Amino acid sequence: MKIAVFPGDGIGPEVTHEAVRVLQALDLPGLTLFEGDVGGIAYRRHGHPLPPETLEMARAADAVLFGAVGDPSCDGLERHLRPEQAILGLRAELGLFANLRPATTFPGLEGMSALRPEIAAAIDLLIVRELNGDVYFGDKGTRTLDDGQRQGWDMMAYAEGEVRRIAHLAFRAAQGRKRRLVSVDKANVLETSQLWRDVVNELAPEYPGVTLEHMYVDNAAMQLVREPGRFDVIVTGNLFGDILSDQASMCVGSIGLLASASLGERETAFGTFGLYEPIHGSAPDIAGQGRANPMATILSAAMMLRHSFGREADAARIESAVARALADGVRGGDLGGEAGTAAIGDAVLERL
Ligand SMILES: NC(=O)c1ccc[n+]([C@@H]2O[C@H](COP(=O)([O-])OP(=O)(O)OC[C@H]3O[C@@H](n4cnc5c(N)ncnc54)[C@H](O)[C@@H]3O)[C@@H](O)[C@H]2O)c1
Ligand SMILES: CC(C)[C@H](C(=O)O)[C@@H](O)C(=O)O
Ligand SMILES: [Mg+2]
Repeated sequence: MKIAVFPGDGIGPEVTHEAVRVLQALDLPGLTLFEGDVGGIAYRRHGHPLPPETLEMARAADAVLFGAVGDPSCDGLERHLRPEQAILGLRAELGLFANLRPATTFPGLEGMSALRPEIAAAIDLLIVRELNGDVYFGDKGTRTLDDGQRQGWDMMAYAEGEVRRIAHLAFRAAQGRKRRLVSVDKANVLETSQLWRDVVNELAPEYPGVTLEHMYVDNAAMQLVREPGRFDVIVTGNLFGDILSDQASMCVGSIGLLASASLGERETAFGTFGLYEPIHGSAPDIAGQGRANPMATILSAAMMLRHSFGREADAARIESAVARALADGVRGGDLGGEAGTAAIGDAVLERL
């Protein structure tokens, strides 16, 4: 079981450290961890946010545990050298097209939601975000118009094959859950979205047991706070999925709680190769203070054991330790509590 650990910037190293402690506590057979540089730290050490040796390390591993990248001091760099290119590069180079972002309210945490507790209590949803296409990966640039103004532009595009593979995955995910799929787009305005909707509709007959609904993204943002319990699986494009998943985190209570798995087609000896990371970023405002909540990263390690190593029991063990820590009142600053990063890690370890 070879795991490449890429801590990255800001709180990334703090939260991955706790997730690694949890993995090490499980006595996993043949567990080998190796660490690589990504993001701003990699730029400073190697001149590039995703150095070739880091990419090679990812390719040689069975799974990647990723912290976060992003460093305000790098915001002035040319785009291809910015820390965020590390995660975008890994997703593209490793063909990780499916990003699973589950959001479920933990028992006892209903009162921490930005929503009323009775509304938050019903949240149990999975956002399936397409991760290799959309406006993220289209051509982009800045040009000067005839009237002398600068114009920034980004091309949004989806090929039908890209929509088909993520839609199949989302339909299958819905089959394994409550059999309800909401496809989120902006087909009333965007051609990209109209194609998305058409392709999803073409596949629907292959999944007669799944109820499919289409929803415009503006309405979806509203429904997510009005009645989040109505959602089971949401499938959407790269940009909309990025935004809706941060929103879903506050419905559950904190961005420090939401984990993610990024999967492609590569199979290893153990399961599907994947990259696992919290949905949050490097949180420069609290970095270096030992205040970050590592639960999202610890829960990402659980998703890794499930999807990349077929170790459902170990994944469930981690998830239940996190749930019990929360039920016992262990709260980071993001949840209005006092517990620091290491103390939260300890609390999870004690409950494993
Ligand atoms: N996958 C990634 O590596 C990733 C994801 C999102 C943002 N980023 C990058 O991170 C940098 C900061 O971005 P941002 O501020 O918009 O988003 P962010 O997620 O880093 O932080 C948003 C807010 O949430 C808080 N927060 C985030 N994670 C937390 C945790 N685990 N515990 C407690 N509080 C937490 C932060 O303190 C901040 O107030 C940027 O450079 C951005 O590009 C990287
Ligand atoms: C850092 C950034 C490129 C990234 C994204 O937009 O995908 C982040 O916001 C995320 O949610 O993983
Ligand atoms: Mg994001």
